Amino acid sequence: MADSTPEQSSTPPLPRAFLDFLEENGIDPSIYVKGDAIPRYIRLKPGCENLVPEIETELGCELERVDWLPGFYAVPPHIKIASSEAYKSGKIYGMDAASGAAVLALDVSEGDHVLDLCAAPGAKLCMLSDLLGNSGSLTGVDVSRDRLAACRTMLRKYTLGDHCRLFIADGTSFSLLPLRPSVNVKSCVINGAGVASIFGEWTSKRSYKDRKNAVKLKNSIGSQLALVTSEPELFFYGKNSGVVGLQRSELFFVADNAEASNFGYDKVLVDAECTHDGSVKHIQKFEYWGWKTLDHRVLDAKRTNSLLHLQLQLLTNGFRLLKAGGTLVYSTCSLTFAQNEDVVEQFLKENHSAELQGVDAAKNWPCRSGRIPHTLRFDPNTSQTSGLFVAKFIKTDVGWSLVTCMNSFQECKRDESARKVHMHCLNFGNLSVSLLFFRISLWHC
Ligand SMILES: C[S@@+](CC[C@H](N)C(=O)[O-])C[C@H]1O[C@@H](n2cnc3c(N)ncnc32)[C@H](O)[C@@H]1O
Repeated sequence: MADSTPEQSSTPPLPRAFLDFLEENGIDPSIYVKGDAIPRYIRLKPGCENLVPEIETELGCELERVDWLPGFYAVPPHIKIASSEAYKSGKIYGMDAASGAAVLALDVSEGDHVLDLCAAPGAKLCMLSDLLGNSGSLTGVDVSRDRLAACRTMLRKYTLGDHCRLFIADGTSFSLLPLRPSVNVKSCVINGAGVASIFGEWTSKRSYKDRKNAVKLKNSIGSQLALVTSEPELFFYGKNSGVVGLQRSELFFVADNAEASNFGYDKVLVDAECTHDGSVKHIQKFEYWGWKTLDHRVLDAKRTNSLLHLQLQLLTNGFRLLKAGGTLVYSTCSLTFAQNEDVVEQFLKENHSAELQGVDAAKNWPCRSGRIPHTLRFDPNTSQTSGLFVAKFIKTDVGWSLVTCMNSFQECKRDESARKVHMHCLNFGNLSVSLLFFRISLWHC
């Protein structure tokens, strides 16, 4: 998480309603008491390792290396980093170690095309970008314009945006694939955007027409989180993001499931919106906001129900955009079963090509298993970090081919086109499955 919490800390006396909520969800209330004792974490910008003594002098404390997480250091909780020169000049990030672990669980490799579906304010996106270095591509999506603006500022501050694109969009329906140089995207006309306008280098100055449209959109949606229009808005792109030189119709090409499975992202992070109850610092903020606001922000059952629905939809769409063989990490900073294991179970029930995977590196991490084997839970007592749930999935090749074939087979029964099934199967280069379904479909149609 970005370093945006108040610098003061306290041990809040927790209200009865919140204690009941914790009990219902099997969460140990003592984590909120431990909150003041857990360290603050910083991540060093790669290449700044030799500046540790200098940063120690400036912050007035020792930077204690986190031996289970490369690039991370612990400092005492009272240390203020936001006003330091090291922070302002982009040499260090404020980021909890558990958040770093969620990013590492993705196993990003050089050249990967990565999607961060709930990207703002951007702590994980910056780490993903640092891991990719000068390779691959990074697509960040968030529904909130203001938060994504903070994300863009982060990318600029840390000079990371070169291979990155940011979209204001609803992650539950976002459908744009990475711009792989080897793939010839089909041109299509979207909302009259097919006119051959070519993207030049990014400029923060927008045309009069773009600004007018943005104002119209902002007025029509009323609130930031109410943005559910299907067309994404390109909010930023780097020189090497693949956008420069494209036509709008190529950039906004909307992928279907088969295309996503063939040419989708290698890695997808779904760091979903949640009640934030695992973040001790977030809960401590209610001391300032007033505990009354906790009722509708965390405890309100109606809001939680719609969050559960949102989390499942984000996970499902993130998985849809994943290439067969790719990896997805789902994380939340809630510790409730409902927002974590229950969402995972429902998702696995509905997605037969999804397989939960263990995180190899976690053998050395100070976390515990979730209720489902292979899932991970960080909390202040176990990990000396903020609370975080992490689940890692892969999209199995055959499973996905079969599901797509089955879907096509259903369609085939409707429109009596056996050839369609055959073509879908061939798309996957899965000849044996193709032949099998081709025979069945001929027999049925
Ligand atoms: C837990 S925060 C993400 C934190 C971020 N990954 C980071 O490391 O800084 C969840 C984000 O999800 C965004 N969000 C909520 N609903 C969304 C939706 N339907 N589509 C995309 N993003 C959404 C929120 O605006 C918020 O920025």
